[in-house]
Amino acid sequence: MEEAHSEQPRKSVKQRRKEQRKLKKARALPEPFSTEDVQWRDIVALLGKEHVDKTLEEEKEWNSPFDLQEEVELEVSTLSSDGESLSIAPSPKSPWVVRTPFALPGETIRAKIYRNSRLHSLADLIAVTKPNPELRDMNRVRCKHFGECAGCQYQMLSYDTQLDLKRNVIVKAYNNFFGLDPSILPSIEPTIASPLQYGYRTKITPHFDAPPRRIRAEYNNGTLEKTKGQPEWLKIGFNKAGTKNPIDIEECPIATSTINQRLPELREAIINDIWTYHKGVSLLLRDSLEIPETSGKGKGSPHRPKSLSSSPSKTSAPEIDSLADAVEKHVCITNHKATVRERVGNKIFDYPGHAFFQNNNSVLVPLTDYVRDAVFSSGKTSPTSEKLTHLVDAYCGSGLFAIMLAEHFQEVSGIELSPDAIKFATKNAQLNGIPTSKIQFRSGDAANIFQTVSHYPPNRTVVVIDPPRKGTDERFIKQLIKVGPKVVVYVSCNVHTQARDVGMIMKEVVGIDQHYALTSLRGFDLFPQTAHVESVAVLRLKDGPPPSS
Ligand SMILES: C[S@@+](CC[C@H](N)C(=O)[O-])C[C@H]1O[C@@H](n2cnc3c(N)ncnc32)[C@H](O)[C@@H]1O
Repeated sequence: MEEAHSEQPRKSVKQRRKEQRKLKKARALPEPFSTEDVQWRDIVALLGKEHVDKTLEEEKEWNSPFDLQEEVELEVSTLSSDGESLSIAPSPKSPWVVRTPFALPGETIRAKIYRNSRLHSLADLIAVTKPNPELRDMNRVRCKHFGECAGCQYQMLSYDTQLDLKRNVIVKAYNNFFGLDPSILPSIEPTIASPLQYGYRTKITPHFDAPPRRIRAEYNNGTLEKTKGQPEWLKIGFNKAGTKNPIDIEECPIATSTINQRLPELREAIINDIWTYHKGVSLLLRDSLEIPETSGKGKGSPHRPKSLSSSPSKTSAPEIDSLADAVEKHVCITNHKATVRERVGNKIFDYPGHAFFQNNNSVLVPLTDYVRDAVFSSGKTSPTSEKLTHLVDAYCGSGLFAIMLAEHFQEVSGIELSPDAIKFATKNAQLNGIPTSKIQFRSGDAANIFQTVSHYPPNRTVVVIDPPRKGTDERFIKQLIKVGPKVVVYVSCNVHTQARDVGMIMKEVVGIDQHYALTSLRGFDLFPQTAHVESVAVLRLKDGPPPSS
Protein backbone atom coordinates (compact mmCIF):
# COMPACT_ATOMS: atom_id res chain seq x y z
CA MET A 1 0.00 0.00 0.00
CA GLU A 2 2.68 2.31 1.13
CA GLU A 3 4.63 1.75 -2.07
CA ALA A 4 1.63 2.18 -4.35
CA HIS A 5 0.82 5.40 -2.57
CA SER A 6 4.33 6.78 -3.00
CA GLU A 7 4.13 6.14 -6.77
CA GLN A 8 1.39 8.78 -7.09
CA PRO A 9 2.93 12.06 -8.31
CA ARG A 10 2.81 14.49 -5.40
CA LYS A 11 0.82 17.63 -6.02
CA SER A 12 2.34 20.92 -5.01
CA VAL A 13 0.45 23.27 -2.71
CA LYS A 14 -0.03 25.57 -5.71
CA GLN A 15 -1.53 22.77 -7.79
CA ARG A 16 -3.85 21.74 -4.96
CA ARG A 17 -5.02 25.33 -4.46
CA LYS A 18 -5.63 25.67 -8.18
CA GLU A 19 -7.71 22.50 -8.18
CA GLN A 20 -9.67 23.68 -5.16
CA ARG A 21 -10.35 27.02 -6.84
CA LYS A 22 -11.49 25.20 -9.99
CA LEU A 23 -13.80 22.95 -7.99
CA LYS A 24 -15.22 25.91 -6.08
CA LYS A 25 -15.85 27.73 -9.34
CA ALA A 26 -17.52 24.68 -10.87
CA ARG A 27 -19.72 24.43 -7.81
CA ALA A 28 -20.65 28.13 -7.62
CA LEU A 29 -24.22 28.96 -8.54
CA PRO A 30 -24.55 29.83 -12.23
CA GLU A 31 -23.66 33.31 -13.45
CA PRO A 32 -26.87 35.39 -13.25
CA PHE A 33 -28.76 35.62 -16.57
CA SER A 34 -26.56 32.96 -18.21
CA THR A 35 -28.02 29.94 -20.04
CA GLU A 36 -27.16 27.83 -16.97
CA ASP A 37 -28.98 30.28 -14.73
CA VAL A 38 -32.09 30.06 -16.91
CA GLN A 39 -31.94 26.24 -16.70
CA TRP A 40 -31.31 26.39 -12.93
CA ARG A 41 -34.39 28.60 -12.34
CA ASP A 42 -36.55 25.99 -14.12
CA ILE A 43 -35.10 23.28 -11.86
CA VAL A 44 -35.76 25.38 -8.75
CA ALA A 45 -39.34 26.05 -9.88
CA LEU A 46 -39.97 22.34 -10.34
CA LEU A 47 -38.43 21.19 -7.04
CA GLY A 48 -39.74 24.12 -5.02
CA LYS A 49 -37.59 26.90 -3.57
CA GLU A 50 -37.93 25.61 -0.02
CA HIS A 51 -36.53 22.20 -0.87
CA VAL A 52 -33.73 23.72 -2.95
CA ASP A 53 -32.72 26.19 -0.21
CA LYS A 54 -32.68 23.40 2.40
CA THR A 55 -30.60 21.11 0.17
CA LEU A 56 -28.12 23.91 -0.56
CA GLU A 57 -27.87 24.69 3.15
CA GLU A 58 -27.15 21.05 3.92
CA GLU A 59 -24.67 20.97 1.03
CA LYS A 60 -26.40 17.94 -0.47
CA GLU A 61 -27.06 19.47 -3.88
CA TRP A 62 -24.47 17.23 -5.55
CA ASN A 63 -25.70 13.97 -3.98
CA SER A 64 -27.27 12.52 -7.08
CA PRO A 65 -29.51 9.51 -6.56
CA PHE A 66 -28.35 8.22 -9.99
CA ASP A 67 -25.23 6.45 -11.16
CA LEU A 68 -23.74 7.35 -14.51
CA GLN A 69 -25.08 5.12 -17.31
CA GLU A 70 -28.03 4.19 -15.12
CA GLU A 71 -31.26 3.69 -17.05
CA VAL A 72 -34.38 5.16 -15.51
CA GLU A 73 -38.07 5.34 -16.24
CA LEU A 74 -39.43 8.87 -15.86
CA GLU A 75 -42.64 10.79 -16.17
CA VAL A 76 -42.03 14.15 -17.82
CA SER A 77 -43.39 17.08 -15.81
CA THR A 78 -42.64 20.10 -17.94
CA LEU A 79 -40.38 21.70 -20.54
CA SER A 80 -37.44 23.89 -19.67
CA SER A 81 -37.06 27.28 -21.44
CA ASP A 82 -34.53 25.70 -23.81
CA GLY A 83 -36.98 22.99 -24.90
CA GLU A 84 -35.53 20.10 -22.87
CA SER A 85 -37.91 17.99 -20.79
CA LEU A 86 -37.74 18.04 -17.00
CA SER A 87 -38.81 15.05 -14.90
CA ILE A 88 -38.66 14.46 -11.16
CA ALA A 89 -36.79 11.34 -10.05
CA PRO A 90 -39.31 8.64 -9.09
CA SER A 91 -39.73 7.98 -5.36
CA PRO A 92 -38.21 6.64 -3.15
CA LYS A 93 -35.35 8.66 -4.66
CA SER A 94 -34.80 12.10 -3.16
CA PRO A 95 -36.36 15.03 -5.08
CA TRP A 96 -34.08 15.49 -8.06
CA VAL A 97 -34.61 16.64 -11.65
CA VAL A 98 -33.61 14.83 -14.85
CA ARG A 99 -33.20 16.85 -18.06
CA THR A 100 -33.79 14.88 -21.26
CA PRO A 101 -34.09 16.18 -24.82
CA PHE A 102 -36.94 15.36 -27.24
CA ALA A 103 -39.52 14.33 -24.59
CA LEU A 104 -42.79 16.09 -23.77
CA PRO A 105 -44.89 16.80 -20.70
CA GLY A 106 -47.22 13.92 -19.81
CA GLU A 107 -44.98 11.30 -21.46
CA THR A 108 -43.32 8.31 -19.87
CA ILE A 109 -39.77 7.85 -21.09
CA ARG A 110 -36.74 5.64 -20.61
CA ALA A 111 -33.54 7.67 -20.28
CA LYS A 112 -29.88 7.01 -19.58
CA ILE A 113 -28.03 9.28 -17.16
CA TYR A 114 -24.76 10.65 -18.57
CA ARG A 115 -23.94 13.48 -16.17
CA ASN A 116 -24.80 14.46 -12.63
CA SER A 117 -24.96 18.11 -11.71
CA ARG A 118 -26.41 20.39 -9.04
CA LEU A 119 -29.81 18.95 -8.04
CA HIS A 120 -30.24 17.51 -11.50
CA SER A 121 -28.89 14.95 -13.94
CA LEU A 122 -28.61 15.02 -17.71
CA ALA A 123 -29.86 12.00 -19.60
CA ASP A 124 -30.14 10.75 -23.17
CA LEU A 125 -33.59 9.74 -24.31
CA ILE A 126 -33.68 6.03 -25.02
CA ALA A 127 -37.39 5.61 -25.76
CA VAL A 128 -40.73 7.27 -25.29
CA THR A 129 -42.62 4.38 -23.70
CA LYS A 130 -45.92 6.26 -23.35
CA PRO A 131 -46.23 9.20 -25.76
CA ASN A 132 -48.54 12.13 -25.14
CA PRO A 133 -50.84 11.98 -28.20
CA GLU A 134 -52.19 15.46 -27.48
CA LEU A 135 -48.77 16.91 -28.18
CA ARG A 136 -46.67 14.43 -30.12
CA ASP A 137 -47.26 13.46 -33.73
CA MET A 138 -44.17 11.94 -35.31
CA ASN A 139 -45.75 12.34 -38.77
CA ARG A 140 -44.97 16.04 -38.45
CA VAL A 141 -41.23 15.38 -38.28
CA ARG A 142 -39.50 16.30 -41.56
CA CYS A 143 -35.88 15.60 -40.70
CA LYS A 144 -34.37 12.15 -40.43
CA HIS A 145 -31.88 13.44 -37.86
CA PHE A 146 -34.58 14.80 -35.56
CA GLY A 147 -34.08 13.24 -32.12
CA GLU A 148 -30.32 13.20 -32.54
CA CYS A 149 -29.32 16.62 -33.93
CA ALA A 150 -29.14 19.44 -31.37
CA GLY A 151 -30.55 21.98 -33.86
CA CYS A 152 -34.32 21.38 -33.53
CA GLN A 153 -36.35 20.50 -30.45
CA TYR A 154 -39.95 20.81 -31.58
CA GLN A 155 -40.61 19.12 -34.95
CA MET A 156 -43.07 16.65 -33.37
CA LEU A 157 -45.29 19.49 -32.12
CA SER A 158 -48.02 21.39 -33.94
CA TYR A 159 -46.94 24.88 -34.92
CA ASP A 160 -49.59 26.43 -32.64
CA THR A 161 -48.17 24.52 -29.69
CA GLN A 162 -44.68 25.75 -30.55
CA LEU A 163 -45.95 29.35 -30.52
CA ASP A 164 -47.70 28.82 -27.16
CA LEU A 165 -44.55 27.33 -25.65
CA LYS A 166 -42.55 30.34 -26.80
CA ARG A 167 -45.03 32.70 -25.20
CA ASN A 168 -44.61 30.74 -21.99
CA VAL A 169 -40.83 31.21 -22.16
CA ILE A 170 -41.42 34.99 -22.21
CA VAL A 171 -43.81 34.74 -19.25
CA LYS A 172 -41.23 32.76 -17.24
CA ALA A 173 -38.36 35.04 -18.24
CA TYR A 174 -40.20 38.11 -16.94
CA ASN A 175 -41.24 36.27 -13.75
CA ASN A 176 -37.63 35.30 -13.10
CA PHE A 177 -35.53 38.20 -14.34
CA PHE A 178 -37.64 41.37 -14.55
CA GLY A 179 -36.66 42.57 -11.07
CA LEU A 180 -39.99 44.42 -10.61
CA ASP A 181 -43.43 43.16 -9.62
CA PRO A 182 -44.62 41.13 -12.66
CA SER A 183 -48.20 42.29 -11.98
CA ILE A 184 -47.30 45.61 -13.67
CA LEU A 185 -46.61 43.79 -16.95
CA PRO A 186 -49.10 44.05 -19.80
CA SER A 187 -50.59 40.72 -20.85
CA ILE A 188 -48.06 38.99 -23.03
CA GLU A 189 -49.58 38.72 -26.49
CA PRO A 190 -49.55 35.57 -28.62
CA THR A 191 -46.31 34.87 -30.45
CA ILE A 192 -46.32 36.01 -34.08
CA ALA A 193 -45.83 33.12 -36.47
CA SER A 194 -43.11 32.83 -39.08
CA PRO A 195 -44.61 32.76 -42.60
CA LEU A 196 -42.24 29.86 -43.36
CA GLN A 197 -41.96 27.04 -40.84
CA TYR A 198 -39.47 24.96 -42.83
CA GLY A 199 -36.98 26.05 -45.48
CA TYR A 200 -36.57 29.42 -43.75
CA ARG A 201 -32.98 29.47 -42.44
CA THR A 202 -30.80 31.64 -44.65
CA LYS A 203 -27.60 30.65 -42.85
CA ILE A 204 -26.19 27.37 -41.60
CA THR A 205 -22.72 26.56 -40.25
CA PRO A 206 -22.12 22.81 -40.32
CA HIS A 207 -18.72 21.75 -39.04
CA PHE A 208 -16.34 18.82 -39.01
CA ASP A 209 -13.20 17.65 -37.21
CA ALA A 210 -9.82 17.08 -38.84
CA PRO A 211 -8.58 13.46 -39.03
CA PRO A 212 -7.85 12.17 -35.51
CA ARG A 213 -4.11 11.91 -34.76
CA ARG A 214 -4.03 8.10 -34.63
CA ILE A 215 -5.85 7.75 -37.95
CA ARG A 216 -3.64 10.37 -39.62
CA ALA A 217 -0.55 8.49 -38.43
CA GLU A 218 -1.92 5.28 -39.94
CA TYR A 219 -2.69 7.17 -43.15
CA ASN A 220 0.84 8.62 -43.28
CA ASN A 221 2.66 5.35 -42.61
CA GLY A 222 0.52 3.46 -45.11
CA THR A 223 -1.13 1.06 -42.64
CA LEU A 224 -4.59 2.54 -43.19
CA GLU A 225 -6.70 0.70 -45.66
CA LYS A 226 -7.61 3.41 -48.14
CA THR A 227 -11.15 3.14 -49.31
CA LYS A 228 -12.91 5.61 -51.54
CA GLY A 229 -15.61 7.85 -50.18
CA GLN A 230 -16.34 9.22 -46.74
CA PRO A 231 -14.33 7.66 -43.90
CA GLU A 232 -16.52 6.25 -41.17
CA TRP A 233 -15.12 8.66 -38.55
CA LEU A 234 -15.77 11.81 -40.62
CA LYS A 235 -19.01 13.56 -39.71
CA ILE A 236 -19.92 16.85 -41.39
CA GLY A 237 -22.92 18.46 -39.75
CA PHE A 238 -24.31 19.78 -36.48
CA ASN A 239 -23.71 18.70 -32.91
CA LYS A 240 -25.38 15.63 -31.55
CA ALA A 241 -27.75 16.68 -28.75
CA GLY A 242 -25.93 16.89 -25.43
CA THR A 243 -22.45 16.68 -27.02
CA LYS A 244 -19.93 18.80 -28.88
CA ASN A 245 -19.48 16.14 -31.56
CA PRO A 246 -20.97 16.61 -35.00
CA ILE A 247 -23.29 14.11 -36.62
CA ASP A 248 -23.38 13.68 -40.38
CA ILE A 249 -26.04 15.87 -42.02
CA GLU A 250 -26.70 15.78 -45.75
CA GLU A 251 -29.78 17.97 -45.66
CA CYS A 252 -31.32 20.43 -43.19
CA PRO A 253 -35.07 20.90 -43.78
CA ILE A 254 -35.23 24.18 -41.86
CA ALA A 255 -32.61 25.70 -44.21
CA THR A 256 -33.57 27.21 -47.57
CA SER A 257 -33.54 25.07 -50.72
CA THR A 258 -30.63 27.14 -52.10
CA ILE A 259 -28.52 26.08 -49.12
CA ASN A 260 -29.62 22.45 -49.33
CA GLN A 261 -28.79 22.30 -53.03
CA ARG A 262 -25.25 23.48 -52.36
CA LEU A 263 -24.51 21.33 -49.30
CA PRO A 264 -23.75 18.01 -51.11
CA GLU A 265 -21.12 19.70 -53.31
CA LEU A 266 -19.37 21.19 -50.28
CA ARG A 267 -19.49 17.89 -48.44
CA GLU A 268 -17.94 16.10 -51.37
CA ALA A 269 -15.12 18.64 -51.61
CA ILE A 270 -14.33 18.10 -47.92
CA ILE A 271 -14.43 14.33 -48.20
CA ASN A 272 -11.99 14.49 -51.13
CA ASP A 273 -9.62 16.87 -49.33
CA ILE A 274 -10.00 15.65 -45.77
CA TRP A 275 -6.33 14.62 -45.33
CA THR A 276 -5.25 18.21 -45.98
CA TYR A 277 -7.13 19.48 -42.92
CA HIS A 278 -5.19 19.77 -39.68
CA LYS A 279 -7.89 21.57 -37.72
CA GLY A 280 -11.66 21.29 -37.53
CA VAL A 281 -13.54 23.78 -39.71
CA SER A 282 -16.90 25.49 -39.49
CA LEU A 283 -18.46 25.92 -42.91
CA LEU A 284 -20.62 28.85 -43.88
CA LEU A 285 -23.61 28.54 -46.20
CA ARG A 286 -25.70 31.68 -46.73
CA ASP A 287 -28.63 32.14 -49.04
CA SER A 288 -28.10 35.30 -51.07
CA LEU A 289 -29.60 37.06 -54.03
CA GLU A 290 -27.21 36.96 -56.93
CA ILE A 291 -25.34 40.26 -57.15
CA PRO A 292 -24.82 41.49 -60.71
CA GLU A 293 -21.22 41.00 -61.91
CA THR A 294 -20.56 44.73 -62.17
CA SER A 295 -21.07 45.23 -58.46
CA GLY A 296 -18.74 42.64 -57.04
CA LYS A 297 -17.99 39.00 -56.56
CA GLY A 298 -20.83 37.57 -54.53
CA LYS A 299 -20.00 33.90 -54.71
CA GLY A 300 -16.47 33.73 -53.38
CA SER A 301 -14.33 30.62 -53.11
CA PRO A 302 -15.83 27.46 -51.70
CA HIS A 303 -15.27 26.54 -48.10
CA ARG A 304 -11.91 27.18 -46.51
CA PRO A 305 -12.08 30.25 -44.30
CA LYS A 306 -8.28 30.61 -44.42
CA SER A 307 -8.19 30.97 -48.19
CA LEU A 308 -10.81 33.67 -48.28
CA SER A 309 -10.40 36.26 -50.93
CA SER A 310 -10.64 40.03 -51.21
CA SER A 311 -12.61 42.66 -49.38
CA PRO A 312 -16.35 43.37 -49.59
CA SER A 313 -17.67 44.31 -53.00
CA LYS A 314 -18.38 47.85 -54.05
CA THR A 315 -21.93 48.60 -55.03
CA SER A 316 -23.06 51.84 -56.55
CA ALA A 317 -26.42 53.60 -56.38
CA PRO A 318 -27.42 52.99 -60.04
CA GLU A 319 -27.30 49.31 -59.29
CA ILE A 320 -30.72 49.56 -57.68
CA ASP A 321 -32.13 49.82 -61.24
CA SER A 322 -30.96 46.32 -62.02
CA LEU A 323 -32.07 44.83 -58.68
CA ALA A 324 -35.44 43.75 -60.04
CA ASP A 325 -33.64 41.36 -62.41
CA ALA A 326 -31.53 39.94 -59.63
CA VAL A 327 -34.20 39.23 -57.03
CA GLU A 328 -35.38 35.92 -58.34
CA LYS A 329 -32.00 34.25 -58.53
CA HIS A 330 -30.64 32.89 -55.27
CA VAL A 331 -27.09 31.68 -54.79
CA CYS A 332 -25.31 30.08 -51.88
CA ILE A 333 -22.42 32.08 -50.42
CA THR A 334 -19.68 30.09 -48.69
CA ASN A 335 -16.98 32.73 -48.40
CA HIS A 336 -16.91 34.60 -45.08
CA LYS A 337 -15.68 37.77 -46.81
CA ALA A 338 -18.04 37.73 -49.76
CA THR A 339 -21.03 40.04 -49.89
CA VAL A 340 -24.45 38.55 -49.19
CA ARG A 341 -27.58 40.26 -50.46
CA GLU A 342 -31.14 39.95 -49.15
CA ARG A 343 -34.39 41.62 -50.06
CA VAL A 344 -36.69 42.65 -47.21
CA GLY A 345 -39.96 44.00 -48.62
CA ASN A 346 -38.98 46.72 -51.08
CA LYS A 347 -35.49 47.20 -49.60
CA ILE A 348 -32.19 45.53 -50.39
CA PHE A 349 -29.54 44.73 -47.79
CA ASP A 350 -25.94 43.80 -48.44
CA TYR A 351 -23.70 42.53 -45.68
CA PRO A 352 -20.47 40.57 -45.33
CA GLY A 353 -20.82 36.78 -45.13
CA HIS A 354 -19.28 36.66 -41.67
CA ALA A 355 -21.50 39.39 -40.19
CA PHE A 356 -24.76 39.25 -38.30
CA PHE A 357 -28.02 39.30 -40.23
CA GLN A 358 -31.35 37.86 -39.03
CA ASN A 359 -31.51 34.23 -40.19
CA ASN A 360 -35.17 34.04 -41.21
CA ASN A 361 -35.87 36.37 -44.11
CA SER A 362 -39.57 35.41 -44.28
CA VAL A 363 -40.38 37.08 -40.94
CA LEU A 364 -38.48 40.34 -41.41
CA VAL A 365 -41.28 42.33 -43.05
CA PRO A 366 -43.81 41.28 -40.35
CA LEU A 367 -41.22 42.08 -37.67
CA THR A 368 -40.28 45.54 -38.94
CA ASP A 369 -43.94 46.35 -39.73
CA TYR A 370 -44.85 45.33 -36.20
CA VAL A 371 -42.21 47.65 -34.73
CA ARG A 372 -43.50 50.49 -36.95
CA ASP A 373 -47.14 49.88 -35.94
CA ALA A 374 -46.30 49.49 -32.25
CA VAL A 375 -44.37 52.77 -32.28
CA PHE A 376 -47.03 54.79 -34.06
CA SER A 377 -50.21 53.23 -32.65
CA SER A 378 -49.15 53.83 -29.05
CA GLY A 379 -48.57 57.49 -30.02
CA LYS A 380 -52.30 57.95 -30.69
CA THR A 381 -53.20 57.53 -27.01
CA SER A 382 -52.86 61.25 -26.31
CA PRO A 383 -54.17 63.92 -28.70
CA THR A 384 -51.51 66.31 -27.45
CA SER A 385 -48.67 63.87 -28.21
CA GLU A 386 -45.97 65.25 -30.44
CA LYS A 387 -45.40 63.51 -33.75
CA LEU A 388 -42.51 61.04 -33.69
CA THR A 389 -39.90 62.31 -36.13
CA HIS A 390 -36.47 60.95 -35.12
CA LEU A 391 -35.21 57.38 -34.96
CA VAL A 392 -32.11 55.89 -33.32
CA ASP A 393 -31.18 52.31 -34.26
CA ALA A 394 -28.79 51.13 -31.55
CA TYR A 395 -26.86 47.89 -32.28
CA CYS A 396 -27.90 48.43 -35.91
CA GLY A 397 -25.80 45.80 -37.72
CA SER A 398 -26.09 46.53 -41.43
CA GLY A 399 -29.03 48.87 -40.84
CA LEU A 400 -32.13 46.65 -40.84
CA PHE A 401 -34.43 48.68 -38.56
CA ALA A 402 -33.03 52.10 -39.52
CA ILE A 403 -33.52 51.50 -43.23
CA MET A 404 -36.83 49.65 -43.04
CA LEU A 405 -38.35 52.42 -40.88
CA ALA A 406 -36.58 55.44 -42.39
CA GLU A 407 -39.52 56.60 -44.52
CA HIS A 408 -41.56 57.29 -41.35
CA PHE A 409 -39.00 59.65 -39.81
CA GLN A 410 -37.29 62.92 -40.68
CA GLU A 411 -33.89 61.85 -39.35
CA VAL A 412 -32.38 58.49 -38.56
CA SER A 413 -29.12 57.45 -36.85
CA GLY A 414 -27.63 54.03 -36.39
CA ILE A 415 -24.73 52.83 -34.28
CA GLU A 416 -22.92 49.53 -34.26
CA LEU A 417 -19.64 48.20 -32.87
CA SER A 418 -18.44 46.59 -36.11
CA PRO A 419 -16.94 49.14 -38.56
CA ASP A 420 -17.45 46.59 -41.32
CA ALA A 421 -21.20 46.39 -40.63
CA ILE A 422 -21.36 50.20 -40.56
CA LYS A 423 -19.71 50.38 -43.97
CA PHE A 424 -22.46 48.13 -45.26
CA ALA A 425 -25.24 50.00 -43.43
CA THR A 426 -24.09 53.24 -45.09
CA LYS A 427 -23.97 51.50 -48.44
CA ASN A 428 -27.42 49.98 -47.87
CA ALA A 429 -28.91 53.41 -47.25
CA GLN A 430 -27.43 54.52 -50.56
CA LEU A 431 -28.58 51.37 -52.31
CA ASN A 432 -32.14 52.06 -51.16
CA GLY A 433 -32.04 55.71 -52.15
CA ILE A 434 -32.01 57.22 -48.64
CA PRO A 435 -29.92 60.41 -48.60
CA THR A 436 -27.12 60.96 -46.08
CA SER A 437 -28.87 64.18 -45.06
CA LYS A 438 -31.55 61.93 -43.54
CA ILE A 439 -29.71 58.81 -42.35
CA GLN A 440 -26.31 58.37 -40.80
CA PHE A 441 -24.44 55.41 -39.35
CA ARG A 442 -21.52 55.46 -36.93
CA SER A 443 -19.32 52.74 -35.58
CA GLY A 444 -18.82 52.61 -31.84
CA ASP A 445 -20.30 51.46 -28.57
CA ALA A 446 -24.08 51.87 -28.57
CA ALA A 447 -24.02 54.24 -25.56
CA ASN A 448 -22.02 56.78 -27.62
CA ILE A 449 -24.98 57.44 -29.89
CA PHE A 450 -26.58 59.79 -27.38
CA GLN A 451 -23.78 62.36 -27.76
CA THR A 452 -24.08 62.38 -31.53
CA VAL A 453 -27.87 62.79 -31.59
CA SER A 454 -28.04 65.46 -28.89
CA HIS A 455 -30.06 67.65 -31.30
CA TYR A 456 -32.86 65.02 -31.55
CA PRO A 457 -35.94 66.26 -29.62
CA PRO A 458 -36.49 63.56 -26.95
CA ASN A 459 -40.29 63.84 -27.06
CA ARG A 460 -40.24 63.08 -30.79
CA THR A 461 -37.56 60.39 -30.72
CA VAL A 462 -37.82 56.59 -30.93
CA VAL A 463 -34.91 54.35 -29.93
CA VAL A 464 -34.76 50.76 -31.21
CA ILE A 465 -32.40 48.53 -29.22
CA ASP A 466 -31.40 45.15 -30.66
CA PRO A 467 -28.34 44.03 -28.70
CA PRO A 468 -26.51 40.69 -28.76
CA ARG A 469 -27.55 37.85 -26.38
CA LYS A 470 -25.85 39.38 -23.36
CA GLY A 471 -28.21 42.36 -23.59
CA THR A 472 -27.42 46.02 -23.23
CA ASP A 473 -25.43 47.54 -20.35
CA GLU A 474 -25.65 50.01 -17.51
CA ARG A 475 -23.83 52.72 -19.44
CA PHE A 476 -26.34 52.54 -22.29
CA ILE A 477 -29.32 52.49 -19.91
CA LYS A 478 -27.96 55.52 -17.97
CA GLN A 479 -27.64 57.54 -21.18
CA LEU A 480 -31.06 56.42 -22.38
CA ILE A 481 -32.68 57.52 -19.12
CA LYS A 482 -30.81 60.83 -19.20
CA VAL A 483 -32.06 61.61 -22.70
CA GLY A 484 -35.58 60.18 -22.19
CA PRO A 485 -36.74 59.39 -25.77
CA LYS A 486 -40.51 59.10 -26.10
CA VAL A 487 -40.57 55.46 -27.24
CA VAL A 488 -38.10 52.62 -26.79
CA VAL A 489 -38.48 49.34 -28.69
CA TYR A 490 -36.30 46.55 -27.34
CA VAL A 491 -35.88 43.62 -29.77
CA SER A 492 -34.00 40.64 -28.38
CA CYS A 493 -32.96 37.08 -29.17
CA ASN A 494 -32.50 36.52 -25.42
CA VAL A 495 -35.68 37.30 -23.53
CA HIS A 496 -33.94 36.71 -20.18
CA THR A 497 -31.45 39.56 -20.53
CA GLN A 498 -34.22 41.61 -22.15
CA ALA A 499 -36.41 41.13 -19.04
CA ARG A 500 -33.52 42.28 -16.82
CA ASP A 501 -32.81 45.36 -18.96
CA VAL A 502 -36.47 46.31 -19.35
CA GLY A 503 -36.85 46.11 -15.55
CA MET A 504 -33.77 48.32 -15.14
CA ILE A 505 -35.17 50.90 -17.57
CA MET A 506 -38.61 50.91 -15.96
CA LYS A 507 -37.44 51.54 -12.43
CA GLU A 508 -35.61 54.77 -13.25
CA VAL A 509 -37.00 58.27 -12.87
CA VAL A 510 -36.86 60.12 -16.19
CA GLY A 511 -36.73 63.93 -16.12
CA ILE A 512 -38.58 65.34 -13.13
CA ASP A 513 -41.46 62.92 -12.77
CA GLN A 514 -41.68 60.45 -15.62
CA HIS A 515 -40.91 56.76 -16.14
CA TYR A 516 -41.06 54.14 -18.87
CA ALA A 517 -44.09 51.86 -18.95
CA LEU A 518 -44.13 48.63 -20.90
CA THR A 519 -47.00 48.99 -23.35
CA SER A 520 -46.61 45.71 -25.22
CA LEU A 521 -44.59 42.54 -25.06
CA ARG A 522 -44.70 39.58 -27.40
CA GLY A 523 -42.63 36.96 -29.12
CA PHE A 524 -41.77 36.66 -32.79
CA ASP A 525 -40.97 33.25 -34.15
CA LEU A 526 -37.74 33.65 -36.04
CA PHE A 527 -36.76 30.04 -35.39
CA PRO A 528 -39.60 27.54 -36.05
CA GLN A 529 -39.01 23.92 -34.94
CA THR A 530 -36.57 25.14 -32.28
CA ALA A 531 -37.11 26.41 -28.73
CA HIS A 532 -35.63 29.87 -29.49
CA VAL A 533 -37.80 32.96 -29.39
CA GLU A 534 -37.25 36.58 -30.35
CA SER A 535 -39.01 39.01 -28.04
CA VAL A 536 -40.19 42.56 -28.75
CA ALA A 537 -40.90 44.95 -25.85
CA VAL A 538 -42.33 48.42 -26.44
CA LEU A 539 -41.75 51.04 -23.74
CA ARG A 540 -43.31 54.45 -23.64
CA LEU A 541 -42.60 57.47 -21.48
CA LYS A 542 -45.40 58.15 -18.98
CA ASP A 543 -46.03 60.80 -16.33
CA GLY A 544 -45.61 59.83 -12.71
CA PRO A 545 -43.03 58.05 -10.59
CA PRO A 546 -41.69 54.60 -11.51
CA PRO A 547 -43.11 51.51 -9.78
CA SER A 548 -41.25 50.48 -6.62
CA SER A 549 -39.06 47.36 -6.93
C1 LIG B 1 -28.58 41.03 -32.60
S1 LIG B 1 -27.51 41.93 -33.65
C2 LIG B 1 -28.66 43.07 -34.33
C3 LIG B 1 -28.26 43.71 -35.63
C4 LIG B 1 -29.36 44.44 -36.38
N1 LIG B 1 -30.24 45.19 -35.52
C5 LIG B 1 -30.16 43.48 -37.25
O1 LIG B 1 -31.29 43.17 -36.90
O2 LIG B 1 -29.64 43.04 -38.28
C6 LIG B 1 -26.59 42.83 -32.50
C7 LIG B 1 -25.53 43.72 -33.10
O3 LIG B 1 -24.94 44.49 -32.04
C8 LIG B 1 -23.57 44.70 -32.33
N2 LIG B 1 -22.94 45.06 -31.05
C9 LIG B 1 -22.46 44.25 -30.08
N3 LIG B 1 -22.02 44.96 -29.02
C10 LIG B 1 -22.24 46.27 -29.32
C11 LIG B 1 -22.01 47.49 -28.63
N4 LIG B 1 -21.48 47.52 -27.41
N5 LIG B 1 -22.35 48.64 -29.23
C12 LIG B 1 -22.90 48.64 -30.48
N6 LIG B 1 -23.13 47.51 -31.18
C13 LIG B 1 -22.81 46.34 -30.61
C14 LIG B 1 -23.14 43.41 -32.98
O4 LIG B 1 -22.01 43.60 -33.77
C15 LIG B 1 -24.39 43.02 -33.79
O5 LIG B 1 -24.31 43.51 -35.10
